Amino acid sequence: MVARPDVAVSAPGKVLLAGGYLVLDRRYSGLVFALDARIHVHATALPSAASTTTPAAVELPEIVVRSPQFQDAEWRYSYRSTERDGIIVAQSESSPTSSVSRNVFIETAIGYSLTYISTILPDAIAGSTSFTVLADNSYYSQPSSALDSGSPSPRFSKFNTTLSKAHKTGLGSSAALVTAFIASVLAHYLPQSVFSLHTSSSRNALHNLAQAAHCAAQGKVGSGFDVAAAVYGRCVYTRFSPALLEALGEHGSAGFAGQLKSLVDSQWDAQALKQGVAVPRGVRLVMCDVDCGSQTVGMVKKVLSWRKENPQEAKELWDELQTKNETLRTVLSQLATQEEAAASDLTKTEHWKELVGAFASIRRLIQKMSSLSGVPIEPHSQTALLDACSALPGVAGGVVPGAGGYDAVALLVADDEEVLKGLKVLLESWEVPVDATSDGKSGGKVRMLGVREEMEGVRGEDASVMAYGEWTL
Ligand SMILES: Nc1ncnc2c1ncn2[C@@H]1O[C@H](COP(=O)(O)OP(=O)(O)O)[C@@H](O)[C@H]1O
Ligand SMILES: C[C@@](O)(CCOP(=O)(O)OP(=O)(O)O)CC(=O)O
Repeated sequence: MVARPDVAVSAPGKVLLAGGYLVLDRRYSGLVFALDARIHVHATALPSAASTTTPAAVELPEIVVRSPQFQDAEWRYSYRSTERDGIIVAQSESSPTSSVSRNVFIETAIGYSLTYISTILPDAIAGSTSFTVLADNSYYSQPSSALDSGSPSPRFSKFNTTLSKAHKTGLGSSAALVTAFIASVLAHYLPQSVFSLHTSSSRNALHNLAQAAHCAAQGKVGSGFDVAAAVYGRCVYTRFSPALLEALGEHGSAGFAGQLKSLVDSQWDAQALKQGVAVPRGVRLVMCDVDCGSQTVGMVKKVLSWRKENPQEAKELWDELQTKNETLRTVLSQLATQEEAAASDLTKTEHWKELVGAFASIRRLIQKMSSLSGVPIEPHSQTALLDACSALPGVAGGVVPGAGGYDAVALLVADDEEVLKGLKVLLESWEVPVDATSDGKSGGKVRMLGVREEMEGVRGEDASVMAYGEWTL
């Protein structure tokens, strides 16, 4: 048997800077930024049981997954092959956490990727494997005790809590996880001649497989911009036709393996254009986590049902927003390519003024979408915060990213110490005001996350012990 190599893969988190709701419809697009917060997955073959036990012992291949930054985060799986329906994965009784938790995203990623491998190189699936998941610290809010300790924070922190209790910061952990996990399974079991992150055909297969597994695990078909960011990085994203996934049966149903193979190997109608979007040198993204203790469920449903009931008004609004989103993208590209990028003060240039104007127009239209649909996409408390941030020198503007709501804002600012300092001072003293629609909950804090934009999507990492230290042992 060929020795399976240790591999490590990472995939980035995301922010949908412009195009929330619009990107659900193929006629519109979203401006998607990848973030330098990544989820890493390390894979290593486990020694064969036969070498450690008596020859009579039956070796059952096992997949062990650990997420050692969290408490009780170890899942063990057994798997079996069925003729036509794929590889069926089951959480083992021996899983330390089997009675407490399942990790549907990991379970689905394993089932889908092994099933795909079984259709191209069935003999490649053999033996036991250990996977370690490590998330960059910004995916979760750290307890303040960890932040105040004075010592530099380690590359990967221990969060002293379980995954389900951890406070997520909304950077798209499940899409980055599923993408990095599937890539690590494929790179670990398949020879490089069949799967390599350096070829566009492998990236296409990874994208399709990750979209299918992510939708199955989350039980709904979204636009998939988060998986696109995880695979391709910063891009202008046009979604895939949802019908592509509707044709795929349930994992384990008759014929699933063949259906999955054709779906994964085909060319979807999704688009992730890399050329269309740039971030000028001297400009950076700032993400803020707003801890206001209130969330609005069902926002997408409500916005879409308003759109259905008001097709004409919605079309005008959607079209206008698409135009303004494109202006934002174009101005950013112009700032990035023109000589102005070399100007001593970027904020004094014409294109900077246009950037400020593009944010203002987008926000005006988002506010209109909020009031017409009755959904707090940019609630009043966020309007106050965005207005205050935008008034600071060096801040081009900001938005409520993605679906909007109370929990985050994204800003584009001049990449300058003084500008960041000014922003920090404002945020430190900011009290989220009472908002009529936030169930009366207020007084939350705003925290600047330690992340910024990044261009690159999924990538191979150094898998050696040197790179991950004791986390993978
Ligand atoms: N570090 C991690 N280790 C293991 N599983 C993770 C990790 N981060 C995320 N997940 C999986 O992703 C799920 C969170 O997904 P979701 O609620 O959709 O959040 P998000 O909006 O961040 O994608 C978790 O319940 C878990 O199954
Ligand atoms: C409404 C949307 O267009 C954008 C939602 O973006 P968010 O970034 O808010 O998403 P989650 O991290 O999944 O909560 C829905 C979609 O595109 O799927």
